[in-house]
Amino acid sequence: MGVKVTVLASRFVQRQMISNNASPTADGLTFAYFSDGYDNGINLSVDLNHFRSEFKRRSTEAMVELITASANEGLPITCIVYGMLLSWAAQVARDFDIASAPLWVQPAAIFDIYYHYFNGHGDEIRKISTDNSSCSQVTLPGLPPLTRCDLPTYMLPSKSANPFALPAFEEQLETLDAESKKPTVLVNTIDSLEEEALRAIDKYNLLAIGPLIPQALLDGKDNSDTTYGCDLVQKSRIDGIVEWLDAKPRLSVVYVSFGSFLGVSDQQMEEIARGLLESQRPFLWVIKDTENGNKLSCREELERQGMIVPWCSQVEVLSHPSLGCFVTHCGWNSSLETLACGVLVVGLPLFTDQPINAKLLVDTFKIGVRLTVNEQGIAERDEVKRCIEVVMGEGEKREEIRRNAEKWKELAKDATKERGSSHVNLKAFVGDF
Ligand SMILES: O=c1ccn([C@@H]2O[C@H](COP(=O)(O)OP(=O)(O)O[C@H]3O[C@H](CO)[C@@H](O)[C@H](O)[C@H]3O)[C@@H](O)[C@H]2O)c(=O)[nH]1
Repeated sequence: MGVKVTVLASRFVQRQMISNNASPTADGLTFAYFSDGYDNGINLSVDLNHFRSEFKRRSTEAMVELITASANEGLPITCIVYGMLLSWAAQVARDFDIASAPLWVQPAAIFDIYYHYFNGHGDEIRKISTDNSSCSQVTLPGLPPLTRCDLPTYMLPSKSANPFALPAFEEQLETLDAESKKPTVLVNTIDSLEEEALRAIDKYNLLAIGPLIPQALLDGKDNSDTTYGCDLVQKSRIDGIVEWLDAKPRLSVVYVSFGSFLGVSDQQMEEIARGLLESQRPFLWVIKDTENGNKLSCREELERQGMIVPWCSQVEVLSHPSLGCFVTHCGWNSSLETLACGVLVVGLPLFTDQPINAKLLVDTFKIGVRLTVNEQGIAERDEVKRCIEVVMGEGEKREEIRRNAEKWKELAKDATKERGSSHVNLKAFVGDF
């Protein structure tokens, strides 16, 4: 499209990129960095209020500097695309009379739920959020009926609720409402996946530009091209994984991973381990260094049947022909990646948007099953084995799920091609300023 893009990120991100030898070099892409005061990253002991206020103050200063420097160089910035809930960036954009749009990296359905929470449906949502009977539902425009278990966990009155999420979303909405013309929200989704949810709010233009996955990977081409992106968590190309997958039969491997920052409890990990052993299928399991993988009582047995790694190049794994299913927490990136690779899912949603993502994957897109948990919130070993069998074993249910997965895979691939829906949407957005 010929646009020039500068990514403004924290020094911590820069450090991660350097330590992972990642230096994206795509044409027109440059990086600028600022210190948010936490150059080594944050952990659970950090005062989050202080972190947020420092991040806001210092990123604002960095944006102002960048905008001023770019204008002085004769390359004025014409639009700011800012991360989800970092709404102060829109204020900076307005001060300089520059267009802006947030990039929403969860499904449009989640944006809608938060929106309705602050626009006429708060009482209904609060009512079901405290209702433990599973049959009470709330019906919101453009969305399927939702029970308590489907709501973003930040709306539940639990101790682990994030105190920043709802206020930050409210601030995001107020920021959009202060725009002089109909605001655009860029969404990492696809028109065909979330048609109704994308149109459910008249006053905003929710524009689907996903899946935000490199086209080369969607096309099943070589993954060695690193010009487009970089590893932020840790180096993802670990020796031996692809070779191990290459040696397995087509559609035979169970892939298990729960995203980049949280993990499952020790008890849940043990149940998954036992379920995998009982399934007797080869598996690749990402157990992060922050998880207690060494506490597993059957680690040796597991390593005879499958492969355990601290991290991997997930899209490369999902697009490998030997992959059969993905036991996932249903983070939205993992959900889109699995859709785009045509892989079947066994969902074990943990928090925030994951419950509704699981609902979309299982009930709407129909590409898998969801693990049922006991009263302590644990999916037991028999249930793990049962669900793996549904998607990996023989049977009509599995065939139907596989047909659906193939359909979404094609639609995801088409969306980002030249003249595909996401490509057209992004072009229209860029053409607007
Ligand atoms: O070994 C691994 C494991 C993961 N990934 C990648 O890490 C990302 C994980 O993203 P996601 O599936 O969205 O999970 P989280 O990292 O847990 O993401 C957080 O942010 C998402 C976007 O807001 C939310 O949808 C999730 O619920 C929230 O947990 C994906 O791109 C994976 O490809 C790897 O590359 N290698």
